[in-house]
Amino acid sequence: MTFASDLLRQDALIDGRWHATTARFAVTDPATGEVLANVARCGRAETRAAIDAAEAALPGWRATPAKSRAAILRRWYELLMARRADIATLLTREQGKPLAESQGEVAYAASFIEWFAEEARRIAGDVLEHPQADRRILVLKQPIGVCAAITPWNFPAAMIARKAGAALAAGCTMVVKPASQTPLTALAMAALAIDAGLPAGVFNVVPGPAGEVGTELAENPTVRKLSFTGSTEVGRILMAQCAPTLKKLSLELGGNAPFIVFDDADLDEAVEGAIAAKYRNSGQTCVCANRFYVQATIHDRFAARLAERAAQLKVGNGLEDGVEQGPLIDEAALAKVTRHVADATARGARLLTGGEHLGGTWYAPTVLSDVPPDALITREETFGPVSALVKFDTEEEAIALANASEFGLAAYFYGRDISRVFRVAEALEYGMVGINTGLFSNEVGPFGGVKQSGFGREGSRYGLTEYLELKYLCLAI
Ligand SMILES: NC(=O)C1=CN([C@@H]2O[C@H](COP(=O)(O)OP(=O)(O)OC[C@H]3O[C@@H](n4cnc5c(N)ncnc54)[C@H](O)[C@@H]3O)[C@@H](O)[C@H]2O)C=CC1
Ligand SMILES: O=C(O)[C@H](O)CS(=O)(=O)O
Repeated sequence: MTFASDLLRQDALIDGRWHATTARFAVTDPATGEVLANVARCGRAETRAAIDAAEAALPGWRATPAKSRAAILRRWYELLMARRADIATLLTREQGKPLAESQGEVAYAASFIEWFAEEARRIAGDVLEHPQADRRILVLKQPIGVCAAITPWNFPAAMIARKAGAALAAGCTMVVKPASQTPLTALAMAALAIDAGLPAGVFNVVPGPAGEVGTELAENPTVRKLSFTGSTEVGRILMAQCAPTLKKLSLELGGNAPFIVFDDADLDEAVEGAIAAKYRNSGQTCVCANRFYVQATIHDRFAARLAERAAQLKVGNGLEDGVEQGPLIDEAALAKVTRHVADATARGARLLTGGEHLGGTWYAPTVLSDVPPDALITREETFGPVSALVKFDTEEEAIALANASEFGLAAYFYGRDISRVFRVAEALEYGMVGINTGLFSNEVGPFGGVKQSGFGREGSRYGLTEYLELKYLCLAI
């Protein structure tokens, strides 16, 4: 593969050293099927070694002044930005998303490292009044300890940065298991972390099968916190595996985002918001709109315009100029999308555009209207480029439909009536709500869900607290 070789790492990073294993696994380009690299296949033993290294590095790292930790994180941020183009190319090759989106993701990932570098210096405890005059209460905020991260393939850079930035800023050390489809971005980021001056053992990356690496991370008693982004199904497994050691958990799981368009919405803006919320990363983001509820009076106009825009999206290899829709990550993803479209059309939905497999794992940007509210696509996360439109008449009906899900990650709505904006925003049972926008992710806002989309918040000042414990000191004076 053509790539800046200093960032093409194929071994695990354990205790500051690149660790080769005899067993390897292939990483392929979803656009071409080309094998890009053969990566170290770590098992439980390597994962234990990484956890031990993180444990050994903990006393030094937590005792490092916040200002010095911040300086190293800042340097990591600068290196990520300096090598943005190289990492983006690697990311597109292993993940498939268009190069412009990969460039955006690397900057997004780096923004978390920058943000938490700044927040590291603002960790502050409290001094409280004791009920007795001769005592004082001090509240310290201390790093939890050794942390683990298990990350998905849809944002191979950002999901690691969002977890590692917060953990390292707090003074924790970390072991990361990247998704097996996309370990190369993780390893490139790790190479830059070493260049930035992170001490050995503070940040470790162990690629390998979930059943071995993931299970060790979840069960090992030295790990005090696990942060996972991925499916709700795996989130449940990890929660059960973490129960015996009572690890602190952050789970950012599946979504099934509703996107409501009220009749006073600016339709052009709503269509552009829908394109952004639905089709970026070919629909493979946890906050992608999945179900569109459109007020009956404007439904047909919105549907026609959305179909027209979706049909214009350029599909192809993400490395090619102007491509807006890359391949889906794998055959399983393609099968899920195909199943959702077949189910909806079998139940009477109308295909306004798309609905075709375009070869490889490409699926045409699709818009379905007249989707019955009980179709699979309205109940399950599709994770693909399909918009499912359902008509509604009243605000109450739209809210009820939107909330009729076990998921509660992201929701969107378009409308201008300010009273309704507040009513609807407050009524939606979701952790994040985009109002008149299809994009809300950044390093400052708290990212996370409710219900079976998980718990815990990432990014933002709240994200740091997930890696800190409170300690109460009672001082008699
Ligand atoms: N919330 C999100 O951003 C994501 C949601 N998903 C959802 O999950 C569906 C299936 O995608 P998958 O890639 O199969 O998701 P997944 O949940 O299986 O994979 C995500 C990560 O979890 C790891 N993992 C899988 N099984 C594990 C286990 N038993 N123990 C520990 N770690 C484990 C994987 O290796 C990967 O690193 C998607 O169609 C989508 O609906 C998938 C990826 C990201
Ligand atoms: O998990 C995230 O940070 C988001 O899915 C990124 S984006 O899709 O909103 O850009």
